[in-house]
Amino acid sequence: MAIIEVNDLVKRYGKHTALSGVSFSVEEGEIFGILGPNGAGKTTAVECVEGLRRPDGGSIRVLGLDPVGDGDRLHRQIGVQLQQTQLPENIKVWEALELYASFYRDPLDWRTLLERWGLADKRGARFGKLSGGQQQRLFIALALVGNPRVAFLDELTTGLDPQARRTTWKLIQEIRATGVTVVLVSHFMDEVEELCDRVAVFDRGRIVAVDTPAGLIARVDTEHEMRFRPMAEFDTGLLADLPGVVSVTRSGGQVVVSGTGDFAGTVTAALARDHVLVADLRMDQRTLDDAFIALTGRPFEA
Ligand SMILES: Nc1ncnc2c1ncn2[C@@H]1O[C@H](COP(=O)(O)OP(=O)(O)OP(=O)(O)O)[C@@H](O)[C@H]1O
Repeated sequence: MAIIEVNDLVKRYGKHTALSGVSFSVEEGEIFGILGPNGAGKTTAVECVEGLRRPDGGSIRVLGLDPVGDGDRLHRQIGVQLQQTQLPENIKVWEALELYASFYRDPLDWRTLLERWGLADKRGARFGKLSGGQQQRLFIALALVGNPRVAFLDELTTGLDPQARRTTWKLIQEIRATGVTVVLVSHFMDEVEELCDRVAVFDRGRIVAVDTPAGLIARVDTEHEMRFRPMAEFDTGLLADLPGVVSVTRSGGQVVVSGTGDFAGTVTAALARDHVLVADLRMDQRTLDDAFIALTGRPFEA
């Protein structure tokens, strides 16, 4: 079931059109990514969905509600991650959580959230004294304290070190496992690839694709390589005519096959059929970066 439906959304700031005809839907229980470079319109789109901005055209339904007309009812069921400037420096961690919990009918126990997000020993600390990573985790806890059906997380792991990012990803997956739908705005390709079930790729106020990360990557049909070391001599000619294979070369003890599409699957099947055992099999992976270039003609510049 679609929990968010956006159709033909238009938003202008004066003469500047920030969104021109954006449509997407988010299914209940998924982690839906909104990916795109600076200024692509991600925040504008999400803030329209949250009811924080009024669209100039199109329609939006979130949990069956109109974010502008039914804002109060909607806000009791969604959680929104704050940006850095939106909490007073002096507020204590527990005060912020208690305040946010008071906005909701059926909030979670914020003490449990403090434990989960590694902030238990910071409950009495002032917001302004927290490290960047701790502030970030507090923002996520605040987005979840209302026990929302949909959580909107924006720049989830900005300012976190690599290990903290991984931990955060794991926690987000756990949140999804409890049935919360997550909309994740991100600049980070690896984050989107790791976490999101589907992704809307934004570019210059439009959506250029909505797909699974793997589906987006599969659209990139540029040539790429696989390499392996055969355990015994074999005739590389048997690979040359397979569908998708462009070239087969030898480099030292390695065989390098380049091709397009699913040539790797075809090559491994052919090797298995001919009982050729191989070691050190490696693929050069295509990534979401490649997909972005294929979709927009430009490299992704966050
Ligand atoms: N309040 C505003 N007034 C005027 N222009 C705005 C306003 N908010 C955003 N814009 C412009 O609208 C466009 C889309 O901005 P938006 O913040 O939605 O993009 P974004 O993809 O979220 O970018 P970022 O990743 O930098 O947050 C940009 O050109 C931006 O300069």
